[in-house]
Amino acid sequence: MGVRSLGYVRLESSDIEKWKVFGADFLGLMPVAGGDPESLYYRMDDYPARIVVSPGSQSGMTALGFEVIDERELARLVAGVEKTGIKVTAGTEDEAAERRVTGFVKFNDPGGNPVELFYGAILDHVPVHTPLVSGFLTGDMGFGHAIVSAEDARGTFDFYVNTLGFIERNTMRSPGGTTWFMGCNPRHHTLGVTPAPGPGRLLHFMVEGNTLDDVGRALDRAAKLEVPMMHSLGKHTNDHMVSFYVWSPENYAVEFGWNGLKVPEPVPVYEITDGAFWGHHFTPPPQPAG
Ligand SMILES: Cc1ccc(O)c(O)c1CC[C@@H]1C(=O)CC[C@]2(C)C(=O)CC[C@@H]12
Ligand SMILES: [Fe+2]
Repeated sequence: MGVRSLGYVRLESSDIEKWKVFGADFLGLMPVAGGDPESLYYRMDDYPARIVVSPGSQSGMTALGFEVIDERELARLVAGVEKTGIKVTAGTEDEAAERRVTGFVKFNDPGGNPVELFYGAILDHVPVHTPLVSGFLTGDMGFGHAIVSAEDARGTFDFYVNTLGFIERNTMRSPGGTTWFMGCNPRHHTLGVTPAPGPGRLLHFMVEGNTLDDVGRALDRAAKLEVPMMHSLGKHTNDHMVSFYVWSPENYAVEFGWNGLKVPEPVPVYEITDGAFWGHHFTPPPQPAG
């Protein structure tokens, strides 16, 4: 069975004021109150906050939260993770309450990326309100996807497949090595691992709007709010998503997309030889991460 979806990401930012504009005014997420008055909590649907941003110097990801179906499945996966020699820590009651989940554990993947496995989301029944976006595509496909780095991308990919139950979708070769894309639900990819030196870090996460207009309007907001572009509008060759990427306040990226391919049944793996059918032209970050 394994991981079912990407449930949430937890981030740390040294510029919370900038993130307020980025999260609510650009991305169009719904700001809500949460357990920590200093942190930003953003809803996309009836799940607890999908994106949590806390003040801190790390300026990156502090957890990639994957959902599993229940407590039994969590215990089974934990046993598998421990068997690989990775140390797993149980989340405390207070930490679970702040995440609004019934139970969770944390550990670092073989590349050093902080991962949490949780079950039992505590749903919010106040209707989600995102006036800037017609809606975010979530449901059984989770909130989107993330691409992370690892020095040994192949070894880290093997861990996600063999221990956490992901399935391989496709690869892409670059001068730096091979990037591995994996799925765990109908969303084409929920996770990608790309080789890069140093401890594992977040390269980008993706949110998906329900309509092309959501992407177009997000592009307009990026221009108006002077959110820096990373990749112009383009269409991916693996999941056929139409998307663009911006630099976050911390110089990882956020992809805003629409119309990603659904893969309800496993299909043969394949290699792509370019990232985009068209578009996705790159612009470097405007300034060092702040
Ligand atoms: C190529 C591709 C297909 C689908 C996606 O959702 C997607 O984000 C990408 C690009 C992924 C990835 C990246 O984000 C950083 C630069 C990367 C690592 C490469 O050098 C190859 C793939 C690129
Ligand atoms: Fe992506």
